[in-house]
Amino acid sequence: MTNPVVQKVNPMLTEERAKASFPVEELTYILDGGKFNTEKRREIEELVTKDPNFEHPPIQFMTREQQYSLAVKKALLVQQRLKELDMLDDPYASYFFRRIAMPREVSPIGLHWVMFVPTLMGQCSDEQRERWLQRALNYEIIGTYAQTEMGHGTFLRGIETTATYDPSSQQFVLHSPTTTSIKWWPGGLGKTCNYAVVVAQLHTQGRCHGVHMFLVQLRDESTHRSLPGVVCGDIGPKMGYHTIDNGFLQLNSVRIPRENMLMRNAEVQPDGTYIRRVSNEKLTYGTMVFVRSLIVSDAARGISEAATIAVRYACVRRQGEPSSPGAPEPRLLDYPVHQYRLLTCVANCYGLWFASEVLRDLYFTVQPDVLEGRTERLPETHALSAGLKAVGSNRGAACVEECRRCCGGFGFSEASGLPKIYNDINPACTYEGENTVMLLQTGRHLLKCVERARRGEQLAPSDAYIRSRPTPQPKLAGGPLTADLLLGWLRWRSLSMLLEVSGRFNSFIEQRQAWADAFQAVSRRLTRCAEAHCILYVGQAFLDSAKAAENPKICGVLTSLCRLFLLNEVVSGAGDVQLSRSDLARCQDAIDSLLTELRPNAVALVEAFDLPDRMLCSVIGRYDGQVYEAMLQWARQSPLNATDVHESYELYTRQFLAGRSLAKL
Ligand SMILES: CCCCCCCC/C=C\CCCCCCCC(=O)SCCNC(=O)CCNC(=O)[C@H](O)C(C)(C)COP(=O)(O)OP(=O)(O)OC[C@H]1O[C@@H](n2cnc3c(N)ncnc32)[C@H](O)[C@@H]1OP(=O)(O)O
Ligand SMILES: Cc1cc2nc3c(=O)[nH]c(=O)nc-3n(C[C@H](O)[C@H](O)[C@H](O)COP(=O)(O)OP(=O)(O)OC[C@H]3O[C@@H](n4cnc5c(N)ncnc54)[C@H](O)[C@@H]3O)c2cc1C
Repeated sequence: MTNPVVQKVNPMLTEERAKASFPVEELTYILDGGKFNTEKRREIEELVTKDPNFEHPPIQFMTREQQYSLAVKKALLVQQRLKELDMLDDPYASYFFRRIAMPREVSPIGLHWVMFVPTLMGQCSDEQRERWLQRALNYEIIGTYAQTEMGHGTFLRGIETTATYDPSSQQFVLHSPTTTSIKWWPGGLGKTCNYAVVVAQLHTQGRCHGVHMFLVQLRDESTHRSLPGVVCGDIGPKMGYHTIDNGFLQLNSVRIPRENMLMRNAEVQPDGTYIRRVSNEKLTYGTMVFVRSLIVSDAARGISEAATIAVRYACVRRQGEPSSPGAPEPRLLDYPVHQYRLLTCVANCYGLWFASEVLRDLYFTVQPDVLEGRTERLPETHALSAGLKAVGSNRGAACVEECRRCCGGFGFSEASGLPKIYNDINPACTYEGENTVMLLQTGRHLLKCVERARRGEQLAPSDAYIRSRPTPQPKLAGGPLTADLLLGWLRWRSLSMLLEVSGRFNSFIEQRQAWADAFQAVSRRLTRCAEAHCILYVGQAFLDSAKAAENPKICGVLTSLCRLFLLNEVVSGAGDVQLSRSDLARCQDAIDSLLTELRPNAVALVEAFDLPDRMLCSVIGRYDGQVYEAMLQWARQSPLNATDVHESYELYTRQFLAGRSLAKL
């Protein structure tokens, strides 16, 4: 544990910690990807915790401007520290440094490393990489990814910004022709960045060649003033994300050199001739595939934080009728329904955690081929990253919200740290492709898989279970409800749903409906198929990771947690397909016994994530479990308490009480 040994730990938490049936530390190593990583992470956490430069009062008491300013300072300070420590080239170390220094405070330069740098890596020619990448990696320039416009987010091909090539000056003219074409949302665009990758429609020799990317300088490198023709600013306060300046950008015939078009996949020659180097034009969307895979792991991390807070709180919070006269009131964790709410969140968290690792490995296996133009596995990677991004962020937001409600009134207070986590996870349902739209992308891919299976073609590994004929429903009654059996049922469910929808789709096609119309007609059902497919992937990743654990105790507890995940999916998916009443009843009973079995490990399962207090920023989720004193201390910091009598009393209340009109004040 990186938490300092606290003098007085709440005995109720100590008692719960002692119940663990497995070595928590070893599970931490598994989650971190090895003991080496755990040690490195802890070293970094200690460095940041000891550094007074990162100390400040809770940001929740600050204005948005103060939050933004502090976030800029901390984000840049992190970069300086990483450089001093020679850790800039270590993605694991820099990730953890940022996370602990800015817990759930989205970084104003986040887009630089999440999207700007990866886009330069994936979309630049080798020559362009040399010119810009090093400057970007050294933070000599700070960039963002400006794609979405006021009028178009989802429908990327509808983007209106134009990049028109002028052969006489060998320049592109970047222009926002309408109000709806103004870039809207890009992170850090408002005030922080001086460069952007701008997505625009490429026009040359009188023809439009669709969306391409351009490197555009927005601000002067020394004065930071916006350049002529560039109008940009902050889009104003949002539901969350207060620390980042999501921005707008209007380009008024801004000229950039020809060489600033990102030319890995296509090129405009000096005379204006357009040449496409690769056949798959979707390679321009490569950065989004990458970021979608990151979002899955970020969602899992969000649940791990919320669940740590809510489970600890459930151990120390007493509420309700004592079981016998004179006995203490029950702890929240003693209620089976509370165990169910929390443990299913924990199970989702582990499932998504392991699935995000498998997805990341898939991305890094496929990416070198894609960069060389070999795109055979791109459709599978796109379908999985899109679908899992949607399922991950949907579940992430839902589980964090459930954990928040599990904390009662305190969950509504910023003191719990839970609103901050929720507001950080929630926008992931929208950005990087709105979730329903992403599920439809996965659904489209699945429909095509059925078609290919019918033609006898081979499918990618994660699609290989898809056939063109139904298979018999696995029997849940009779033998034990093993994880393998449940996973088999979920595989069957996914296939049955898909075949039904594909049958409908085909009947529309046979009635001579256009492909797009038939697709719309089944779209509602198809999103559910996409979810079922992704859940199967999560379940498989979960079970594989549980089985891979060498320590039999860890293997045991992870398998039980995985069974809880799978059973919960079977029960909630019972309406998608026909599940008999007796099968359903067996599953419900199995869930009840799993809750009893897992309860003693509830604290251990969340503490395996090894989240220090500094990361959680939660009065009610503290390691020492001393909730109430800390809550009072927190409230004392409210600026409203700076004086005994607030100025509004003199201004308004006193007048009101004296019967004077407030209208003219
Ligand atoms: C702040 C930092 C904090 C850091 C925190 C740390 C970690 C946290 C992690 C992360 C935080 C990051 C914070 C990011 C902030 C947000 C950034 C943004 O939001 S940037 C904008 C994103 N915008 C979208 O995503 C648009 C969504 N729209 C689209 O992607 C497309 O328009 C789409 C897919 C909906 C439709 O595209 P069509 O109209 O061109 O394509 P169709 O006709 O449907 O399909 C054509 C073919 O293309 C394939 N396709 C589509 N997309 C593909 C892709 N990406 N790759 C490969 N193939 C693709 C399809 O499968 C289809 O294939 P077939 O024809 O069936 O074979
Ligand atoms: C916090 C935040 C940060 C962001 N950062 C960036 C950034 O850095 N860079 C950037 O370029 N963009 C960024 N975005 C923009 C983001 O990518 C878009 O908001 C997102 O792609 C959705 O587009 P939209 O807002 O235009 O919604 P719309 O596309 O208008 O969608 C509205 C609703 O309609 C539904 N819908 C749309 N099309 C279809 C369809 N074909 N079928 C069925 N339903 C449909 C959607 O599901 C959605 O519910 C950010 C957004 C947020 C909230």
